Amino acid sequence: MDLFSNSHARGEGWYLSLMSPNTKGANFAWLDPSRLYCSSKALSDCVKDLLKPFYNDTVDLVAGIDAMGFILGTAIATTLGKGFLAIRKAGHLCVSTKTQEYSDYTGKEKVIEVREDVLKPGLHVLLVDQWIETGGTMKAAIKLVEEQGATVVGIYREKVRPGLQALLGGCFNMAIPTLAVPDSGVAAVAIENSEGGKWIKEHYKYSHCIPEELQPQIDRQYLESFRNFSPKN
Ligand SMILES: O=P(O)(O)OC[C@H]1O[C@H](OP(=O)(O)OP(=O)(O)O)[C@H](O)[C@@H]1O
Ligand SMILES: Nc1ncnc2[nH]cnc12
Repeated sequence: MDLFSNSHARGEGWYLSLMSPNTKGANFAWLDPSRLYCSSKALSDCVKDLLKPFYNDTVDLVAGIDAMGFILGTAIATTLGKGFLAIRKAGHLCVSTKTQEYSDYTGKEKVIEVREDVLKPGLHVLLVDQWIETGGTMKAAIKLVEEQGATVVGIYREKVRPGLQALLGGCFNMAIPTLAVPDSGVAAVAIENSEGGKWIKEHYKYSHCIPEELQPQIDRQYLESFRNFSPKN
């Protein structure tokens, strides 16, 4: 028996209506996406949707962000046949780490960390989290990955190309053509159109599960499906 799935029409993003609204108030995120992972069909459709833009890309390693990013991250890694790297909230890893400070939707100052013996120049990393609200967490994870020389999509446009342009343009008056094919990127169930969310979409290849017509509800932080939400559906 698959939980929840029988009564749901299977259009684009059908499984999003399985997500639960916050019933506990302002100290918590405005919804809990994790209920959709309880249905095998919802989980596998969600993973397929997140992988769609990346099937033809080189992904060497999937990195998931503590805690809920571990779930989708490992599901994506095993689907791709790749390894999984855990980006942890600071204070748990008993090995040498690189750390990054950030603040997220709670407004609190936080730190994430990653073991320092895995990320290397040339490694193409797909970064996965459950949700991007202010983008603070994902931007911190991108920084951790890039500071160790590994690649998240967009680095060519942002960093390498302007350098090359300055060098070759300065010496030979040459224009460098746009490097079109990115290496890997960022995936989350939703990317809110906050300042940080938009920055991520502009600078990195990304995937999410939100159909275009639903994005305004995500940005208003209220889903119409909450009206009919019942823990039994
Ligand atoms: O875009 P931001 O504002 O930075 O917020 C996004 C982060 O917040 C949530 O994690 P949270 O720390 O709430 O909980 P978790 O440990 O359950 O993943 C979410 O899964 C992201 O990691
Ligand atoms: N997991 C999450 N679900 C909903 N909103 C969020 N904002 C930050 N994290 C979130």
